[in-house]
Amino acid sequence: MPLNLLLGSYTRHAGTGIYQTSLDTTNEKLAQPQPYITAGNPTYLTVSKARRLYSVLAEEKAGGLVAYDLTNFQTPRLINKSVQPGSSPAYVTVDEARQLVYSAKYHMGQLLIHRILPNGGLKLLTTVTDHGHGPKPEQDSAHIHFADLTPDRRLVTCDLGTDEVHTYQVNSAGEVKENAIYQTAAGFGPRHIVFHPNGKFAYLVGELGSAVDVLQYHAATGKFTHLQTIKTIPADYTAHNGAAAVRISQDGRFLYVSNRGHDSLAVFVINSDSGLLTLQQLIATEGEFPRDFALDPFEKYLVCANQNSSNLTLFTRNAQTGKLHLKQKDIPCTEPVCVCFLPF
Ligand SMILES: O=C1O[C@H](COP(=O)(O)O)[C@@H](O)[C@H](O)[C@H]1O
Repeated sequence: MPLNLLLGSYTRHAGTGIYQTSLDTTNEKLAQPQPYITAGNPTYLTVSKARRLYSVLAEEKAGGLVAYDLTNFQTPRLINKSVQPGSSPAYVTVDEARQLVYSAKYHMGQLLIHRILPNGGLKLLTTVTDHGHGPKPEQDSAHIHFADLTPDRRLVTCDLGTDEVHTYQVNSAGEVKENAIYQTAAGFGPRHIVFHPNGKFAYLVGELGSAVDVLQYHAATGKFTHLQTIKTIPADYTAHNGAAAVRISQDGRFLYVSNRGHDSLAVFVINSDSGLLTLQQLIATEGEFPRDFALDPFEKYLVCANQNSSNLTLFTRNAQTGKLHLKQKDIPCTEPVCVCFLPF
């Protein structure tokens, strides 16, 4: 059965916007991506249960989100846009229970909360602006890179600029109340976080530290405590690297991180009792600057987006060992940034 995917991308050079492709699981082959929606720098995107696509959008001196109806998948229909002066977000996700959309404006250090209207369109409710900076050049100001839900439905943000992870209570009106701030080591550059299915452990990727912080998550308070820091690249690798995307397998046994620079995927085994990580595989992404990757819904495959070499790579995954195996490479796609498997 083919699995459908959407790909977000930069349109700074030859790109046209959002691409569509499919993974043929019988022949284990990813089709050549085709232009799907023309849009400016739709770098990150997500699809809701109601088949609405919410994508980052950049316009002339403005940026925000755009909503499309995918009920008829072949003919996506624009619903509305929510665009503000300044830059566009780097992350977007849907809170299905509260019918809210969270996005993170990296360059402006802002968290934005939108209401999903009955027709699937977006209405801006709340803007939270972080303040501060860190010791590295990339940390000149607050840079919120991620905003998503904790397992107990708090909101969590990662601020790469201030080395902070914030947790909030959020209500269905999109109002937030800050619960806690976790401070990483200086210069860690927290980018994205995922939670173990047991709800007790969290894995925080530090872009600037090329490392993962293993954290204990305290659901009663929204606080994190530190358990382990482990590098995502070999100790003797001294060239530039920025850790990027992080995914955890549904069984909670394996963690995957992309390395932009070392151009690899790091595969970690998770200790089921302690939550601690052991590196067990570093595999080349067969392309430059692997910005994002995703596991298919059955977790038999992994598709990786190599932004700077404009190509995708397909891996198969061994569910027992977690290890990846190269299946297909050099699949052309212009400046891909986001990989999203569709549930339909
Ligand atoms: O991961 C990264 O994301 C930021 C934000 O993306 P942008 O498209 O909003 O610029 C990017 O600036 C940074 O270079 C990159 O490492």
